Amino acid sequence: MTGSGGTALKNDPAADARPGPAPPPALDIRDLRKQYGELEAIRSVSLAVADGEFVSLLGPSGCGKSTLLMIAAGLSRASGGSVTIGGTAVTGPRRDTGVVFQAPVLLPWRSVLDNVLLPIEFQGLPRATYEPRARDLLRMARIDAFADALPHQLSGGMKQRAAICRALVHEPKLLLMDEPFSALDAITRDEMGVELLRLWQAFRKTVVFVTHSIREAAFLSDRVLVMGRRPATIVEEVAIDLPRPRQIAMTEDEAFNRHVRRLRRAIEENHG
Ligand SMILES: Nc1ncnc2c1ncn2[C@@H]1O[C@H](COP(=O)(O)OP(=O)(O)OP(=O)(O)O)[C@@H](O)[C@H]1O
Repeated sequence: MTGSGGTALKNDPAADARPGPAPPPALDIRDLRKQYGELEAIRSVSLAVADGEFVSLLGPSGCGKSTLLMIAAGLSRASGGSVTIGGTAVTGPRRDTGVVFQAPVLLPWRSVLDNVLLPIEFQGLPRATYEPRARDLLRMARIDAFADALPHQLSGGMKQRAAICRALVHEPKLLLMDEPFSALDAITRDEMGVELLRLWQAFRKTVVFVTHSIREAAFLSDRVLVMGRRPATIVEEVAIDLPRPRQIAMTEDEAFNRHVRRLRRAIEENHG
């Protein structure tokens, strides 16, 4: 907790109540703009994600969600505005960020464990320090039995779990996920959502999750930001106050479906 007054003098009763400086948001995007030549992909998007929060960006195909995420990941340059992570400007890929893409992109000739350890190699970190963590992550993702297997021996869902482990191995504070489950069948997709929440609750990372699935956004998130048609803007913000931990059975509940209806309305009103 910030501002708890750990160094306060005993005879200053007001000190404990005084708020300390607020910590910078995990991700802070201000007036972000992106042009691809003549095409205006993003027009003035601003958003802030708090430490430990799970936020989804929801919008139909082509509205600019991936563009926004890739700029936050330092993999694409903005045309204007600012992006900061934990208070420092994003100027390129960063150690404190992990990215999961739509396709798991595992190197086919490397074992699952060696794929998970790729960021450690790229960043010149000591393998011996991180290998136990990689194995822990594989265990948590329930694919530890496949540590020495090659990617082609894994199902689609297992490959995506390995990609999530890889994005977490170097202990990033912020996890950026670009439609990570969209290539999976509906049943596996639901299971992966539950798995992701389990990992998230264990590590309490900040997650920004891009999706075009209304149900997925409602199930996973603390907050959903609905994006309008291109050029991207945020047209609505919906807090999802459903209890955690969340289970698939909750998607039958009226409270869940109320959120789904509200998000669907926001999409329909802004995309016609
Ligand atoms: N490298 C690029 N060069 C030119 N135009 C691009 C480029 N990348 C994306 N675009 C355009 O920018 C717009 C937004 O694309 P983006 O991929 O961000 O949307 P999206 O909402 O993530 O879509 P999807 O859900 O289909 O991935 C689209 O019109 C797309 O054609």
